[in-house]
Amino acid sequence: MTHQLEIRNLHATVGDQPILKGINLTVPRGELHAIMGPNGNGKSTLAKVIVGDPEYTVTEGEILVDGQNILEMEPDERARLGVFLAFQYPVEIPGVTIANFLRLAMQARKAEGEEVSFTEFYGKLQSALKTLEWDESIVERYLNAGFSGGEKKRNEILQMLMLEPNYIIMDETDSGLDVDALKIVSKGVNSMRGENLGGLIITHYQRLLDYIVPDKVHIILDGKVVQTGGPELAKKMDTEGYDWVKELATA
Ligand SMILES: Nc1ncnc2c1ncn2[C@@H]1O[C@H](COP(=O)(O)OP(=O)(O)OP(=O)(O)O)[C@@H](O)[C@H]1O
Repeated sequence: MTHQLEIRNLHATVGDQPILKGINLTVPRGELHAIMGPNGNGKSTLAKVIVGDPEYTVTEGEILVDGQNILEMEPDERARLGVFLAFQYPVEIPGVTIANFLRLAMQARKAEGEEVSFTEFYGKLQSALKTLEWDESIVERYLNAGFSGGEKKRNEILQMLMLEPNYIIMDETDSGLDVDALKIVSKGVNSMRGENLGGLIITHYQRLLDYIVPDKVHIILDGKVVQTGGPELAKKMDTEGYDWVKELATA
């Protein structure tokens, strides 16, 4: 079996408005690919369609995770396959502590009859908090309630470290982070890098990619991947903007 996230000719709409217009993309496990592109061109939509957000309708194409078409699967089944989205705007859940949330989320990924042991949970938690330079008291707080923007993003990485996904999709996880938080969040992601992890990193900024160096960079324009290159492509965007890509795409 090939371990990869494969997106083939993906078209998706919201209402009757087409947003994704034939995305083709393959991310083997072991690689992190950056997704860049101007505002409003379908990057977040792609992320949400991959995890099965019911607001979007897939009208054509396939999404294969390790060879399995996931389009008919519910979001929780996709999560069980190890697909994890770190949200651009993480939700607040007052009344549910981070500790309880993490435990439930870990349990949900287990096979039936298998329990998350306290030792497993606590061991992982200690190690994740250490990586994220976070005090243990944070997990007694309600999920994201009253969190600063940076704390919410750090909490997304905490979930990622605990759940050990096979594929991560990070949607502008760097937005709103100060430079220290950016380094910590990147350290969290880099600590997971290896042959078991694949993923997409949606970002507008080269500064994140200085810390999490991508294997490939894709530019999305009007719902399609119009350019793919190495890390140098992101640097070019940073200095030259998108005009040249738009010109190429319309030529
Ligand atoms: N739920 C929705 N309802 C209405 N329009 C939507 C919805 N989701 C996305 N769109 C529209 O689809 C287009 C693409 O949006 P999307 O959020 O995917 O862009 P993006 O490339 O991630 O932008 P940004 O860089 O600003 O985050 C936009 O015109 C947006 O208004």
